[in-house]
Amino acid sequence: MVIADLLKTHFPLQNIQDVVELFRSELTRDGEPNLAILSIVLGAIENTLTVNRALPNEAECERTIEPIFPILELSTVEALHEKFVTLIKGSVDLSEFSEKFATRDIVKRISDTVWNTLTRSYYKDKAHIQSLYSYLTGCKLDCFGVALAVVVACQVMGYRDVHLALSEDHAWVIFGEHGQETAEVTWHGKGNEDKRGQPICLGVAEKSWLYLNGHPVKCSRHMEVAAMVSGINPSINATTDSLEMGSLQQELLWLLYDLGHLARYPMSLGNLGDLEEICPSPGRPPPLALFQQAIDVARRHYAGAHVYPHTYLGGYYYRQGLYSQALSCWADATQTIKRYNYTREDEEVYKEFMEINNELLPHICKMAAVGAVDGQRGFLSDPECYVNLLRLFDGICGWEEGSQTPVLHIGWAKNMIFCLSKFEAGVRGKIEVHAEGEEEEDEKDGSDTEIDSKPPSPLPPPPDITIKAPENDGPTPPPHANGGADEEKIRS
Ligand SMILES: CC1(C)CN=C(N2CCN(c3ncnc4sc(CC(F)F)cc34)CC2)S1
Repeated sequence: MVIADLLKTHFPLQNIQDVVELFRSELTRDGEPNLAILSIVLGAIENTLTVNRALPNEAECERTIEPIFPILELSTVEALHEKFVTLIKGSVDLSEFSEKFATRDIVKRISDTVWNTLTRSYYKDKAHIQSLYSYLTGCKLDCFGVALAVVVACQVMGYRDVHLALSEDHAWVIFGEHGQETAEVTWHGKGNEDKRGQPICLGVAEKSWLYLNGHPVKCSRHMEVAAMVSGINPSINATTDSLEMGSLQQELLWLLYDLGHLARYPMSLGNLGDLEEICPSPGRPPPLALFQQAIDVARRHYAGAHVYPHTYLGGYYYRQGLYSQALSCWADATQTIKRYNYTREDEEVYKEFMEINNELLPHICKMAAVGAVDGQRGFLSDPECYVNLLRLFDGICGWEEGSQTPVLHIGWAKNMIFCLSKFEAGVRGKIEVHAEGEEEEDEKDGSDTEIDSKPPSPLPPPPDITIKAPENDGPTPPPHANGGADEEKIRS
């Protein structure tokens, strides 16, 4: 599979704009964008800008720092591309691969080829091992990277039906004449036997967050480009990001946005919102618009089955100090997770809710109680906030109901009680709890606030509980927990 001449005209790549123009050309050309080339290019640049990067010390900061954007030659990219094509075509008997559409056997064979060329053992959560560059130069890929490599390999083999399917913490492939087949091609999490080659059965998918109840993001080739751009990791270390890499990711996401390829991809809209919060682009929609667009897309195209659009927006509001709004988003998030049964493969979203329930919420309530939260005066006397706090806890409890694995432990309960007890007694009298399907009462005089009476499963009658403020002063607030985004990072 030769590299098209059109593509070659963009090399050598010397700056961000050159890369953006290469991507624009590939995304607007006839036929499919060359996923292998684009992944190699992103991986090569990321490697130069983030891996083993010597950072200037204080003194050096005074001097101008020489430009470090790598000059990426066509020959480098061509050699790696050739290596990939040879490896893939060399590992499968071409005569068997004559059908127009992929079969489970072919997908499994290609997954085996990628799988068997990986380094025997390496740290799977390492950064910067998501691209074909990492695969071809270091034989390392993370969970997402393996799935992407399989899809890229299928493109090299000429299968236009094999596409990436993405949940909020897993990736697999769809294939067949109508894209009706599914297959695991990578592993998930720690200590879980990989299920490569197996289909994702509806029985497994329907109550599991990991498979989004059958509503994953099903990528086109252009959305597969969006996935690799979203997968860019600008981190140099735990506290510093590469300014150039972050800027390249942001530029490429706006290019994909303008071409419409983020329109069915909530998490990439969330990624772009996070980048815009750090470094706003003049003339572009604000972060809030992007986070709200992501929620809207998830509601309209994925049956509201996605959790992260709500936690993206909740984290943003939290960082902006808009705690009532953050609480409302987090309640929407738990009302979403409530539909699923918790399994041990759901750790990532469990950690999200653990941070919200056990760190962020107690911190907000503690601050509000000492009146330190001026913008949120009244938080603890606002019935809307109290309703959302109850919706949030209802969602978490609903998540546990019907699950094989418990969600809550005493730490959760203590924090829930701590937060509930911070609210003023009077606020409890201003709300009404309606169970699912209960006859709507006559229009109220507007003084009461109603809990969302449309949860998917009927609300059990509220138990008689007495709420006591804990003896101690409650949990110590988190240092800078911030709703899922990384600690304040330096961009160099
Ligand atoms: C609100 C949050 C805690 C902030 N970041 C979040 N991310 C969630 C995961 N992210 C993603 N962003 C774009 N696409 C994908 S596909 C995927 C699953 C993987 F196995 F393929 C993850 C993911 C980006 C970062 S959720």
